[in-house]
Amino acid sequence: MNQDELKQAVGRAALEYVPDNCIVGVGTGSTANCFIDALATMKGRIQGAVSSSEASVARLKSHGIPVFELNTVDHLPVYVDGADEINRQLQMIKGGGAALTREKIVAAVAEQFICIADESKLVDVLGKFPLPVEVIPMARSYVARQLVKLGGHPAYREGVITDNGNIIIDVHGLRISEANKLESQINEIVGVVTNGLFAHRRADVLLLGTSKGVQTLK
Ligand SMILES: O=C[C@H](O)[C@H](O)[C@H](O)COP(=O)(O)O
Repeated sequence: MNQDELKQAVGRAALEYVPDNCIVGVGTGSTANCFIDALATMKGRIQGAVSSSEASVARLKSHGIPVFELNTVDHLPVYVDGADEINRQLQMIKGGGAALTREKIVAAVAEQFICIADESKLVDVLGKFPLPVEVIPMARSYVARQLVKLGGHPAYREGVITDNGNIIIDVHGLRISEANKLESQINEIVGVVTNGLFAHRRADVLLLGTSKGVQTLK
């Protein structure tokens, strides 16, 4: 199976975690899109979805799946989303598609986080994928200097403005052995909106697409 087929397989597998008559939290990216396409087969059995990005909203609506504003929803049984990297503790790096802030918000509300990924995303140590950090534009240079002090090599993601009107700094050169600690350290930098480390709120289940089929890690 090629990478797209692996993503489609985990997108379909995630349907097992979507209860009937629920509102489901939906992430952003190519793997999340496979889940959205699979979710369309449950259209009559779910109330609808809450999304983490304008892009996912558009895809949900293209399938005729009702989209709810998060503030109108007080219960999300499940959030399904991809990752740029995930380790065996189910801690993740996310934000490759600049949707990290809204993803973290919806994931915080959801009872269960189901991560769906192809096998290329599973790593022993997080950090080979540059860590995205969403930053208030006026703080870009100051935040970059603070990230250097934490051992990173920050790079401004030119030409990208998030759904929240902020910019992204990608932090290269990290080997993240204490993900919870680093997530907190970056969050404390004035001007940082969100960082793409999902360690405090890691996944509860990983559905990993492999050449031997979909593996479930918990
Ligand atoms: O900002 C984007 C999200 O964090 C995505 O979940 C992540 O980038 C993975 O995307 P893909 O499934 O396209 O590899």
